[in-house]
Amino acid sequence: MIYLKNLASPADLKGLTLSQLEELAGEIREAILETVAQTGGHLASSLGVVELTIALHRVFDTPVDKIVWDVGHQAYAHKLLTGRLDRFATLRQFGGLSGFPKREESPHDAFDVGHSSTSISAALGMAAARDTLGGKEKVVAVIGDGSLTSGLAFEGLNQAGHLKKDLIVVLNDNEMSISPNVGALSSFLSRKMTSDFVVRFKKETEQFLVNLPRFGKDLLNLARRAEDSLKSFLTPGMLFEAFGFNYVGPIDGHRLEELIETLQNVSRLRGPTLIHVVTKKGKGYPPAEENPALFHGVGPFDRPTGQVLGVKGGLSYTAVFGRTLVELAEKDERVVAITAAMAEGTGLKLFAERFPGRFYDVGIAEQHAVTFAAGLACRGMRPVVAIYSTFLQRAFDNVLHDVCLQNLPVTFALDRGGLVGADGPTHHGVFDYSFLRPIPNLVFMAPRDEAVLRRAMATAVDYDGPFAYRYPRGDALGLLLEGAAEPLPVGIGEKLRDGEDGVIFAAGTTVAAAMEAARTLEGEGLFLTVVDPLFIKPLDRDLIAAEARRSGFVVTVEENVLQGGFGSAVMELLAEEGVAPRMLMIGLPDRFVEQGSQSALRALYGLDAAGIAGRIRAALGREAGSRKAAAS
Ligand SMILES: Cc1ncc(C[n+]2csc(CCOP(=O)(O)OP(=O)(O)O)c2C)c(N)n1
Ligand SMILES: CC(=O)[C@@H](O)[C@H](O)COP(=O)(O)O
Ligand SMILES: [Mg+2]
Repeated sequence: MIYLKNLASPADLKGLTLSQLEELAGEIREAILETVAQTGGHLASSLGVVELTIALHRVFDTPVDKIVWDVGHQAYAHKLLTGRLDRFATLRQFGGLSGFPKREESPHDAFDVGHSSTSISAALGMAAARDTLGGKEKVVAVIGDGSLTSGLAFEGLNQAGHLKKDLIVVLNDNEMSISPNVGALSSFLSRKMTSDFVVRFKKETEQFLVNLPRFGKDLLNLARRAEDSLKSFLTPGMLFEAFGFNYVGPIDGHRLEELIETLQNVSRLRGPTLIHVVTKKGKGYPPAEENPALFHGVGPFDRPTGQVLGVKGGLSYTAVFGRTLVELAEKDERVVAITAAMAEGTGLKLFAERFPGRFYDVGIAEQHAVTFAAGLACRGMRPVVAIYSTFLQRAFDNVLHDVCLQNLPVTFALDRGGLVGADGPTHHGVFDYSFLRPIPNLVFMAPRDEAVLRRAMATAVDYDGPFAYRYPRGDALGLLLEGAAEPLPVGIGEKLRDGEDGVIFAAGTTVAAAMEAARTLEGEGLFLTVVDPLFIKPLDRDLIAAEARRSGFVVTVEENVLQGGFGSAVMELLAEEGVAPRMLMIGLPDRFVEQGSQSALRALYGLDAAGIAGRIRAALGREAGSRKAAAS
């Protein structure tokens, strides 16, 4: 490594020749591969933008100029060029570099990201502030073709065209979201082939016209005037020009010379400009080029073979969901499945193969996914929207206004509920109990294991109203799953063990840790009842009130923020019932949880068995101590 380790700041790129920059691109790919093979991460997207990132940093001067990366999963080269080489091996680890741009990590990171399609809006805001404050900096948004499918991106384009601010949008088009990109927009962008054709056609026609006797020159002039409109009619430029943007491209995103020259030219243009750059996802690492979906977000892997390491034989909750949905859809033809560009991640690939006509990938468009489902439900279908908990945050109003207000039978399969691990605060699904619980009509289940997940799914299909269930990232418990999944009675919980010193109400997959904690405490002479309420909403009022009244000491456990979550729901219920037990609420605090492995974070926040036992021990010990003090 010659160039990368000697770069003190991106400004040093200006002193390198083209061939040195090309060597630097190789070094960056090497550094990314070396680290991501060990840490896992968003490999394919980052490899695809190495030349683009070098060109951006060669032409623009961050941190004064602002580069706003969309999603930010492609920003590893940006991190390496902006002084983070020495910490790069800590990528996505607890206490290490974030997998996404983060303002507190570097002044070169202009905006915090993780969720998609925010770049144009944020960059436009920065451009507007610059003009108000009399600044001179350039503002550049870099957005992928997948992220451009979101309505939010178009809201940004719409206002940008109206405000006419100096703003550069780089469209990184690799024809891929996580899976191949879908939708009319994607087909439109791939008209770049047509544009190549236009260039060839133009050259041949000009040759022909210029050689025509007498009228040749006049015809050539006429054709040149017509050409502009023909070209814009046939190319993706037409769309962006309609939004009030100058359109430049498509250009080859792996040719540094062309990229640098184009960016330099564009940086002198006034008004909003979109540069359409064509790249290959996974560029430079054959396994990722061949299978960009697998290497989109990959775990540790063996570099020479591309074999993903540490894959265990067990089923994940996602896989159980995917298989069970196929079973349910076989029995009920009203069942249709919807994903917002996450067919792999949500386990819906199987469904898509088995029922292609009943599967919808709507692109990165969570709000649309929910309202589209509402429409399907209005006409008698049973849509299942499989969505990561964190991404449903975007569609809150659609859930409330379009589904629940009309009491429509839409099911929300909330994957990645709870702590997700290395993606960190942008992706932990730790708010859904709090934001879904207040919505009238919604039934919300939190299965404790894969067997209950299957029963939750069967219950949802039968239920005539909105229904949500949430399950975590990672392996299920490995239970034997036999026979058809049977529906459960709505709002009825289950007592799993009995004891007189207190009761633990544990939500979802925290039940396993609560049971283990109860077993540990039993060995110490403390006997706890454990109740799985099964439903976050409606809660099993009779069971919860009776157990709380009986024991006088209530513990709630949840992998959700405490604010407005499951523990709060239990507390509200007990207040309504006039029961006032001593309460210990275990959950996540009122701050964003950092990145780290799920097990490390659970231990840190006291959500594993040892943590739960420790908190109960301390609470009961203190109580025993204070009772003694009162008695003496
Ligand atoms: C709101 C939201 N929905 C879904 C995702 C998950 N996601 C992350 S990257 C990605 C694909 C992005 O495609 P594109 O913008 O074309 O970038 P590429 O990966 O091709 O570089 C998706 C669906 C997300 N981060 N945010
Ligand atoms: C960047 C992004 O939003 C996705 O790629 C996400 O990181 C996927 O998470 P999983 O690995 O849990 O599917
Ligand atoms: Mg893409």
